[in-house]
Amino acid sequence: MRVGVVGLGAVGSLFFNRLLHHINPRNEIVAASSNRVFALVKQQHLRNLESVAIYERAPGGQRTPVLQVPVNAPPNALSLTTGADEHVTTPLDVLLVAVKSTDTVDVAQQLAVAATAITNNPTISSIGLQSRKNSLLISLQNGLGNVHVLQEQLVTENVLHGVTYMGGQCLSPGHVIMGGKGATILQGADHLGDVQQKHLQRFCTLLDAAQLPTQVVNSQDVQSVIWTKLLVNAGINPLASLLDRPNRCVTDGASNHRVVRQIVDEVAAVAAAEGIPLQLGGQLPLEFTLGVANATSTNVCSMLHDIRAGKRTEIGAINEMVVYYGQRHGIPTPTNALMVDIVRALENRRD
Ligand SMILES: CC(C)(CO)C(=O)C(=O)O
Repeated sequence: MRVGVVGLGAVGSLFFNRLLHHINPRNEIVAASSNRVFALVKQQHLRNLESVAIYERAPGGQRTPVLQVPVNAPPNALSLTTGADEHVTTPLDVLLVAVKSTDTVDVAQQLAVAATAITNNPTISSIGLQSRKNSLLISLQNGLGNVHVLQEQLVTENVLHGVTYMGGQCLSPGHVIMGGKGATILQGADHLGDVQQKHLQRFCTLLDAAQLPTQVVNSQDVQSVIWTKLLVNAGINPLASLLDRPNRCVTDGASNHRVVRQIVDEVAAVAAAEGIPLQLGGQLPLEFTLGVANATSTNVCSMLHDIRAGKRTEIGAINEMVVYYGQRHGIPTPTNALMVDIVRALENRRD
């Protein structure tokens, strides 16, 4: 099967690297494999990529590669593409969207333009050509609203929600420090056609083989999965960003617990008003969130990573969405609103 990954940040790199490692770990010239994986990379990054790697952080702070795949020559070099390369000639079966939610509109527009160019001029080959008919797009992004944007911009129903609790810290595209192993959950394709259902089945088998265990949930249960992850992100990301520390910091001390509890209790109240049951495994929202913070304790969360890099964060797709849905139901969400303002202040901070 042919898989594309757009967005080589932490999550995109973890998935791309493991898939490439499964398909061709030593960059050998192999007889045509039935599986290929492509990553969409900007031209300026393409030049510098000799290998892709996943690292583990050792107790002393050093990092050691736990998986490294050469991409310095074909065939693996052909897996990295700007999206307009001649060799990317056949449509993709699955495109994993792993860009930050702040970039979803931009990326969706680029994919839509590429798809239109191909329809008008079939001699152009581009990774964008995947998105028209039978290909499946899977959004593995934080926050709310991404799937809707992809569906609207690409005029397709073939977009599925995905959620991952795999954490990581991206050093540069294709280079990522592992930040905790967690589940990956994908929406089923039960509401789509046979072809898309088959693509999803094969994709999950491929992910399993690449040591990326994945669960599939029915479409009607997917909102529970998304809102549970929203709760976790809303509880961990702003406070860890404010404290400028890895995730474990939110578990330190009663006052941190109080902040997290107020945030996640508001999320739970809004989810209940939306009629969405959360999947907390019998725990309270606070306990569940602290459990994830412990499981990803050394990870620098994505929001803090953005703040440190001077980029816009995903606060608009996370805590601000809680405020928005809260207003629709008349549910007060003052702590989430405060987090939005604090994170915006961090984004706008000048030296
Ligand atoms: C689960 C968590 C909090 C891991 O860091 C994450 O999703 C993120 O960093 O955005």
